[in-house]
Amino acid sequence: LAGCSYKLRHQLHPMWQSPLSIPGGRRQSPINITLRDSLHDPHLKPLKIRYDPNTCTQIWNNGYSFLVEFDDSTDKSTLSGGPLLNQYRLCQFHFHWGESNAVGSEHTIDGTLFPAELHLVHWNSSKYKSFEEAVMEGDGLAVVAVFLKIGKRHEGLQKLVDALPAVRHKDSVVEFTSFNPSCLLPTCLDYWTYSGSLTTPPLTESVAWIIKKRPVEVGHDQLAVFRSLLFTSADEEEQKSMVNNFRLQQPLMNRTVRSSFS
Ligand SMILES: COc1ccc(C[C@H]2SC(=O)NC2=O)c(OC)c1
Ligand SMILES: [Zn+2]
Repeated sequence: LAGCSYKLRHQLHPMWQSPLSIPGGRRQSPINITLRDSLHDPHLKPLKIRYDPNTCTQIWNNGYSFLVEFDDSTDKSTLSGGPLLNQYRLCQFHFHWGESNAVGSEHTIDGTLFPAELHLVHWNSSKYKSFEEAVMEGDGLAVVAVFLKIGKRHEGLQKLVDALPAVRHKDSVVEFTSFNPSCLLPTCLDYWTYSGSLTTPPLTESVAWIIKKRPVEVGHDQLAVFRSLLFTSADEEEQKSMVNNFRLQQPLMNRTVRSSFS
């Protein structure tokens, strides 16, 4: 009996979800950001985000989320400034969301959950030659996180929403071009930043997290299309709806969350 309950427990709560899954993991993500514990750092620079829509190439379902990928062979779509010492190249963005609007985000603000969270993933092209090399380094990655909330329809997001039925199953890929992810950023420049990790295996502690303070609004029906995706591939008999693809919050341990605003 113990065996099957272990299996069930593992499926419902995969081991890597728990904080102690990384031996000695001292900078794991996501975290809960508490306003009272974050420290305004006046030396933080404004973020410099330059995305070229022509670097957008494809969208695919990797069995955990859907990724929009970019040609990162040149410095055409980049992130710099903010807390960063180097220039980082955009390689992909993806989302995390819930089975309902009550859950979905990975980070929380004073315990507030959002229905979804966008991650724009960049790697340090000043110091490293590829994403694969950078993901192993403490200063290798920079992820800009944007919270999504339910409100008015997001016109820029609709092109993405319309492409999702084509990547319903795990491992499906379709061409996706001429999309500028800047349209998914809030107009407010304020952000928090802290040192953390990937939020899925290998959970590598290589991420400078930049969390935008303000959410962007998306339509209820737009987010519902995210939930029509499947974790499973076309040849699997059991089709499992892709929802709740978020990791639980991890201990802050010996870290300070800095804010770009007072
Ligand atoms: C082996 O390299 C990887 C593995 C997984 C992810 C995805 C994780 S990391 C994040 O911010 N959200 C996620 O779901 C990744 O993304 C940079 C890079
Ligand atoms: Zn993510």
